[in-house]
Amino acid sequence: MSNVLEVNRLVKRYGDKIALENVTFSVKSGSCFGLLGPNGAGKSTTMKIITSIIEANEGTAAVFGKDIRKEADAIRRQVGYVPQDITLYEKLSARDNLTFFGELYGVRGKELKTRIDEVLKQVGLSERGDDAISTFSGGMKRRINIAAALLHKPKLVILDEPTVGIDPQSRNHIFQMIRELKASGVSMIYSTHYMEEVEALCDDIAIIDHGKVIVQGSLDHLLGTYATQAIYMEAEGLTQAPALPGVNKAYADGKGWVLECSNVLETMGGASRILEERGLPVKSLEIMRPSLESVFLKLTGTTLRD
Ligand SMILES: Nc1ncnc2c1ncn2[C@@H]1O[C@H](COP(=O)(O)OP(=O)(O)OP(=O)(O)O)[C@@H](O)[C@H]1O
Repeated sequence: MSNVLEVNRLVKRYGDKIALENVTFSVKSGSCFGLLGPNGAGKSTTMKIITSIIEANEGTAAVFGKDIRKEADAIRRQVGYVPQDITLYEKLSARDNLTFFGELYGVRGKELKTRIDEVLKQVGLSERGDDAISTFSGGMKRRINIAAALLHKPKLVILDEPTVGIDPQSRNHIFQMIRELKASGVSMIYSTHYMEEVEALCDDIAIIDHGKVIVQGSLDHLLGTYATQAIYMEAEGLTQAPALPGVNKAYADGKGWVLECSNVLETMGGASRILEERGLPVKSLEIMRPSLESVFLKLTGTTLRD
């Protein structure tokens, strides 16, 4: 699979502050790539460099094999960028806003009208096209913001924290739209500080913190390599975590116990035997799903700050 984006050793300084330090990653064609990191990690800065809104001090980036410094205009025609901030005219209708953005992207006339209908449908707002943006909820405005970036049928869509502060219904629409775009072959870069979004949507990810890429790879690979393995057990009268071989750490969680271990099946077996021997009524005995939260914790020593 070829890469739609190659980012190589990007450095960005704001005065004395280093916002990006040798950021390197690549995005495979047709994939949804998650850029995961806490506030201030450098996600927006990276996206703005890729879309030529700001310039890096050092390093290179190529979109569809084109150098961002030399072929910014050609790249812009193939890329849809959804900024974090909503940039719509409140008094104009959704349709008029989309007309404005479509023309900026060089789409005009009948084709633009058709595309506006299509993108309104894509973001689930066909019924609201003629209403003024001022009557929209925050989530709906964000969906129109996304629609604006799709009018010229970009092959790569870059979304900067598209779900921050929005209602669950809009969030579901955005998720659905991302899945549909992916199914149609569009590549995406999706930045967020919500781990569960990356787990739900992305194939590959880069975890970024303090301007550095800490790790990148497929979600499965990262979870398999770095996530903590654990089981959860809960039983009536189980007042202490049982001492079992292979358990690295045990702590109370709700009414039961989490046992972090190196071999979940072995620990499950041990836990099951102990409960049986003691004759304690079991409420729950399960393998915990590996999480990105534990990957982040293991690699940075901190939880994802908000
Ligand atoms: N124009 C600027 N001038 C000075 N510092 C900046 C500027 N833009 C960003 N920074 C700093 O660069 C660092 C990276 O910011 P960036 O916005 O890229 O992070 P982010 O991961 O997108 O976080 P957020 O979710 O808060 O937007 C932060 O410390 C930020 O304060």
